[in-house]
Amino acid sequence: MRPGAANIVQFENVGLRYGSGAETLSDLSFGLAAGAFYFLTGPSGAGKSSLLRLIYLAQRPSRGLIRMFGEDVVTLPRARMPGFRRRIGTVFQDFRLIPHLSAYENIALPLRVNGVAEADIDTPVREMLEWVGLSGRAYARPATLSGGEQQRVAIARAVIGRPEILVADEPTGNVDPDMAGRLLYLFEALNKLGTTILVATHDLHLIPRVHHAQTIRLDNGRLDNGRLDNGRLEAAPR
Ligand SMILES: Nc1ncnc2c1ncn2[C@@H]1O[C@H](COP(=O)(O)OP(=O)(O)OP(=O)(O)O)[C@@H](O)[C@H]1O
Repeated sequence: MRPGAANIVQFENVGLRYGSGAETLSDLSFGLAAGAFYFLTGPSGAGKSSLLRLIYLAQRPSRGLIRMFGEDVVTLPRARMPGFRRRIGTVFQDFRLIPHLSAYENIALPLRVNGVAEADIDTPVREMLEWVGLSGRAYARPATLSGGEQQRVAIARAVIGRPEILVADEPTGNVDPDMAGRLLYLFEALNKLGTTILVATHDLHLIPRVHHAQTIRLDNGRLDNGRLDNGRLEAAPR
């Protein structure tokens, strides 16, 4: 098998420059194995959010090669982007829920956008509400929910379309430590079902809580732990 072929994400010599300044990300070569759980850490400004944006296809790199699901996404035609994005779930620190929609309608949104028939929406939305422990809050608007409740709605919305990879940018940044543990538990449960998970976090206490997680550390836009962390993060082929 070609090296890296089983990886869901593969970076080869990727660099990202905003405008005409210095590179924000440099020489990134690594692969994320399908079904694995990764934490992305590093100091403020190291480039974590930028790296995630490349993976959820909100940004194209300035140089290098990125393959997702076995295909080159740097040269992907725009028309194919929505199909790829559906395979990638995203969760953010600030939840990004639609304020005038209920929890139920926020979770249903990806299905509606993807043209799922109305008759096929209620059951999966109720299953997701139950999974995140919010069946009793289905019709609450985001402003009336706590931070932890809002983040659980956001996670349900991110995964209702069964993405192959879930990318979360500081998902526990606005919740208390107990809730952070509960959110992590949801990520672990998803990971057990086969979803690849990538969580960027400042919260180093979270990392040992997922025993099988691997850590990717960025510093100043480069992989700080070389190309490999504890021998398992697969290096890109040279
Ligand atoms: N859209 C942008 N335009 C210009 N510069 C940007 C843009 N987004 C990020 N940067 C710069 O890129 C660098 C890395 O930012 P990024 O947000 O990726 O880091 P981070 O590790 O996620 O930081 P934090 O932990 O503080 O969120 C910073 O110097 C930031 O100012």
